[in-house]
Amino acid sequence: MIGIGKKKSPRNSLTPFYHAQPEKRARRSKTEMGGYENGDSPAATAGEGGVILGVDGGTTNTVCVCLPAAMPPPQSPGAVPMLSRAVAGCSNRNSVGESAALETLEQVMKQALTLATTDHSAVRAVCLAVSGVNHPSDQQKMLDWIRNLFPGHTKFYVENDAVAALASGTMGRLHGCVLIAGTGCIAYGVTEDGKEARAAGAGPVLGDWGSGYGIAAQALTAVIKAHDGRGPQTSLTGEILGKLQLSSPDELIGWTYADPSWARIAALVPVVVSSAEDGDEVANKILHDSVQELADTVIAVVQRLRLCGEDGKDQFPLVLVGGVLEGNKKWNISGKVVKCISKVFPGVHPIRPEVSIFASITCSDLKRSDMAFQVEPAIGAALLAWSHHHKGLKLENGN
Ligand SMILES: Nc1ncnc2c1ncn2[C@@H]1O[C@H](COP(=O)(O)OP(=O)(O)OP(=O)(O)O)[C@@H](O)[C@H]1O
Repeated sequence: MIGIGKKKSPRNSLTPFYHAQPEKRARRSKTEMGGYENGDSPAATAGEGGVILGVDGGTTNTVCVCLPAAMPPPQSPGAVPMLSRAVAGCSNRNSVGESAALETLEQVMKQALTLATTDHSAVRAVCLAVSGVNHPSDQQKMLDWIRNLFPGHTKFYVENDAVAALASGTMGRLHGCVLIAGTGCIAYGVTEDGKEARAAGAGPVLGDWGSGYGIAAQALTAVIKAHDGRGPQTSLTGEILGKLQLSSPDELIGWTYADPSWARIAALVPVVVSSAEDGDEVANKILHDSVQELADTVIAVVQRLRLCGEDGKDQFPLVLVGGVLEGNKKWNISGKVVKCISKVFPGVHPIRPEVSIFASITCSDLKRSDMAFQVEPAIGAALLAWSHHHKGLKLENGN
């Protein structure tokens, strides 16, 4: 049997991160783990080629990349070959519901396989890294679902999207901290010896104020307060009403509750950024507060894991992912977050996974060339699936 559930180093075991405090990853039974092997025979793996799928499921969109299972260990981001990349909509079950989320995941994987001119039977391993997967029961539901989609001996890993985002910045090595600030936000960290911790990521109702949703909700609140006379006047009023083609703040109430999708609200962040860049004080305050929230989220994880060493000065990687951390003309949110963190931990080493990927590969009957993409969390997910797939082969070969 291919032993993904056996001799794993604690650092590389894929477990959900639901611990309130850092805790060494315990060895678990197969069904308790993130990994799941569909079938017990070794026959389908060693040396047979095939493909690996990595899926990054977000609240705005979902990306699936397909890599050759037989590729050599990638030494740099530029050396990761990619067979195909597909994009679909939201797969956060907490935002759109479970059946819509699963449908999106199925669709995006199918599309990636079609683009790679292959099918389900070639898939050796899949890593689903999906936002909203927080608890082992979420993970188990997804594992139960996906193993019915793939025949044969495919291996499956289900993670929160933060794990793949970290791997995307560290070439598949799970060490350091990642901050995701997209529609939602979360910080997740893991130490060399496998302790892990997270902060935030509990959703907009539970205090993720540095998230895209959090920023946009504060901006909408500021518009309503200014309209009522409960808060200062702000150019956000004109900018947001203009963007939404509404004529009065009163209409914002109907607009806000017409559709519960978080991503629709969060999409207003660029309006907040441009108002701040144009000098609006209310918008500036919202962004400054959000920067502090995001920095505090990372600081909490780094402190709990002692990623910065006993004296607080050791270097550690901080991978920064998500639309809110995109660079802007003047208001650079990620730069300000890193500056805040570096006041507490001078050893922070920020990484934006943005290096070009090319693909020019031959793998069994699969060929693609001259594709250029950025390193992204979906590739991190694929690298995790790849390394577990190959570890399984090594164990099987007795190495
Ligand atoms: N240039 C920009 N500056 C700041 N924020 C931006 C910019 N462009 C997009 N955003 C914001 O980024 C957020 C979406 O980011 P992203 O697509 O990474 O999130 P997601 O995948 O939907 O979310 P999650 O990771 O929480 O599931 C939205 O809030 C959007 O308004």
